[in-house]
Formats: sequence, C-alpha cells, structure tokens
Amino acid sequence: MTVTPLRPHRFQDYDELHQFLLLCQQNLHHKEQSKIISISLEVPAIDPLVILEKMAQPERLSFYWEQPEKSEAIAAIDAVTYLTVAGDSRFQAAEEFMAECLEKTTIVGDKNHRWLEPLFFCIFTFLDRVTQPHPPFLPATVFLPKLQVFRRGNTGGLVANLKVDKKTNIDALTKQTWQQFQLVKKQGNSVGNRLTKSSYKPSIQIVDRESDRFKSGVNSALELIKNNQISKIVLAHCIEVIVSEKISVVECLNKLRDRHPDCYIFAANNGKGQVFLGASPERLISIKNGQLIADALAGSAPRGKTPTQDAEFANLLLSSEKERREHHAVLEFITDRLQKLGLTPQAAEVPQILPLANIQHIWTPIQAQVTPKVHPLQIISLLHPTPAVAGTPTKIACQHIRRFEPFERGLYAAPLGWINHQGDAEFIVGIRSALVEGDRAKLYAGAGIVAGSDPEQEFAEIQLKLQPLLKALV
Ligand SMILES: C=C(O[C@H]1C=CC=C(C(=O)O)[C@@H]1O)C(=O)O
Repeated sequence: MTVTPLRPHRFQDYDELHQFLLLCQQNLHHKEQSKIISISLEVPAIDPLVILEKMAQPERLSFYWEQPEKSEAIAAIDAVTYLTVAGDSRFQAAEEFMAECLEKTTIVGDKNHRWLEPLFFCIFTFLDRVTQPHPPFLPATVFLPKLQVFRRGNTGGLVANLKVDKKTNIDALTKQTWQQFQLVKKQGNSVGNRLTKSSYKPSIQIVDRESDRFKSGVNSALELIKNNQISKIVLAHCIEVIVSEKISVVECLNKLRDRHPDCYIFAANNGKGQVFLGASPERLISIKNGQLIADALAGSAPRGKTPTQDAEFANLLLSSEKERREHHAVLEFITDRLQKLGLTPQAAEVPQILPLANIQHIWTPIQAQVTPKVHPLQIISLLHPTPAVAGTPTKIACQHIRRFEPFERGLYAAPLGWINHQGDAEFIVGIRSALVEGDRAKLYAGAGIVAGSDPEQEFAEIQLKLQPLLKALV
C-alpha cells in the first residue's frame, strides 16, 4: 500500500484528476497489473442517508452505518472489489483479502479523519455455513466500496476507490468520478436539510405462526439446562410482516435513527433486492488507536412509565439473580477470549444499566489495549458468537439453536461493521433487525434462557424487542 501525503490542490479541478489517473495508469508495470486508487476529500457535512437514497442502486452492494448519538454516519455505495466466502476459515479469508487489496492500493488526498481513507465493510452471517438454497447473504461478504461518504458532526468527507489497469478508459473513469464528486458536494450542508419526512404511511399485517414453537423451545432448553448440558442458550423468534406497499429502507432508517439515537443504525444491501437492517444496541468491538472496547450486554427489563417506576425496574433487573447470571455468562466469555489472545481486558466490577427507548439492559463495557499484530478479525473470530446471542457452552448451544429455531438466522445476531488499514474497526451484533424484501420483512429478536427463565416472560421480552422495527416499517 502506498500512502501519498496531502496534495495541495486536492482534486479541485477535472484536469488535475484526469492527469493524476493517467499517470497512475502509465506507472503500471505490466499489462495484467491493476491498482486501486483511493482518493479522499473533505466536503461540507452531508447526510449520508441522503447519499444512500440518491446514489445507491438496489442491484449493487451497499452498507449504511450510523450512531446518531455521536452524530456519525457513513454510507458505502457499490463495490470496487469484494469477496464472498463460506466455511470456518471465513474470518481469515476476509483478512487475507483485505491485505491483498491494500497491497495494490494507493491512498491520496485529505487525511484528517479515520473515515477519510478506504474502509472495508464486512457482513458476516451468524453461522459459518448456510443451508438455504438461495441465501440472501453468504457467510462472509467483504467489500471495498466505490464510494464512501461520511459525516461526523459538522465535518464531512468522501472516499472514491477507483480500479485502474492498462485497459481502463481513463476519460470515462475521470468523468464518472468527477460527476460523483459534484453530486456529493451538491448535497453539502444537507445536515440542516436531513430527509424530509415523507407521506409514506403504509399499513402492516403480521404473520406470526411460530409463537408456540418458541415457547416449547424455551421449555426444551430449560430441560437441557436442568440436565447440565448447557447453562445458557439464546433463542430467537422470527415474525413475518407484509406491508401494504414496497418498504422504504431509507424511511425506515430515518425513523430508527430519530427514535433510537443510542443504538447503531445499520443496513446491508446484498445487491439482489434484499436489505438487512436494524437498530442494535450491542457493540461487538470497537478499536480506535489500539484501544478496544467490547460490550457485555445481556439481561433485560422494560422501561418504566414514570421515572420512579423506571428506577424500580432497573433496580429489580440489577438485583435479579437470574438476569445477573445471564449477564455474567457474557462478561466471563468475552474476558476469557480476550485473555486467550494475550490481551489484558479490564471491566468495571459492578455492571451498569443501559437504558434504551423502550427497554433497558445490564451492561458492562470491557476495555483492552490491542497491539497492531492482532487483526480485528482475529478478535471477532474468537468473540463471535458471544453468549449474548448463542449460549454456554457455545458449540452445544449453537447446535440446539439450529434444532429449536424453525428458521435460518442469516445475519441476525451476526457481526457487521468496518475495518480500516490501520486496524481501527467497529463491529456491532446484528440484533433487533429485519430482512426486508419488497413489501415483506422478517423481523428477528431473541432472549437469553437460563435456569429460572419463564417461557411467557421470555416471549413478552421478545415482543418488546421487536417493537422498534415493527414501528419503523410503517
Ligand atoms: C439476543 C438479543 O438480545 C441480547 C442482547 C441484550 C439482551 C439480551 C437478553 O436479555 O436476553 C440478549 O442477550 C436480541 O435482542 O435479539
């Protein structure tokens, strides 16, 4: 990888871009060689959701990521190169793919933000194999977008990743890239004019055939727990909804970010008409300048209707032995796995409450210092799936999940996120999510089952967890 220092002229004019790309092509040594030229530019603050709406095409890969509370959002549009792979070495294959891409990438332009450089967007499924004949996503999809647009507060930026080989028509590539730059810049200052609320007001029909199956799954799981085969399992439920018109992904994301500013809002489009989206409160890992944070998040209660009732629910949650056990399984697992990697994780001794719009959780953030030798995907391969979405012991819990759940999880409860070339990364766990296709969506939510769990209460918890998505679809 070559990183060229900040250029004083910063591609402000068409001819400069044209000359630069011609030079890149001339510098290729032989006719098979290709390069990825990654150009980053500061632009006025833009709403990346507007860019997603205007520039993403349904038949191309795209990815959207937002943390409304931090005023951070990013849209990744189309792929200049991508990998799809299955099997238990998927994380390693993804790591190798990224290294190969970076090997032939030249990075130029502005560099004052960690998102002003090429990012790899990663979409993994819950399991490393799929059994459906036409799965919406393969076990690993990693892509470098053609265009990436971000906003953080009042700053904005774009990254264009261009593939250049001896055969590339540089005139056409320059024209296309220049048009993209202009289109993005035209949306400048769109933070003030975020998406206007449209008149999209469809009605919804819920198909929920499997609620008894969920409860009987919980009863069977309790038997396994009683027989000491497992100590925890997370069982999910899936409902299908039919909406009276084609679901607007952008509208749905817009509602989610307004109503759930404390969650990660995300959407992954497979380029085949299916979009996996949601509002997840659960960070798997974030790494910034070598500082890692992972969330142990498990144990749930509703929000109260008054501050007093809310505090009561929070106290009950923290003092419930059953909920604490559910939480502790996750904390212990993450800490143990990070130690296996040679890291020294540190967590507060007393867990906290993470209050969300309609639910609250027991939460312990875990911190560790990561050396550059440890790749983020190595960490993810050891952490996923945590007992917040699988169970204890992991392998046996996963086998029973497949047996009890009458659907394939796909991206539900799986790692989704991005990585840059310096090892900064951010991955969430894809819970509180839905797979959208046309006028239909499958909504997913799960609950941790331990000794003392009650099937009716777990089902009620799942209904609560499904609400944000149900409400955002209409
Ligand atoms: C598996 C889910 O939530 C996890 C995260 C937080 C709390 C959880 C719980 O209390 O069961 C779950 O472990 C889900 O929302 O689908």
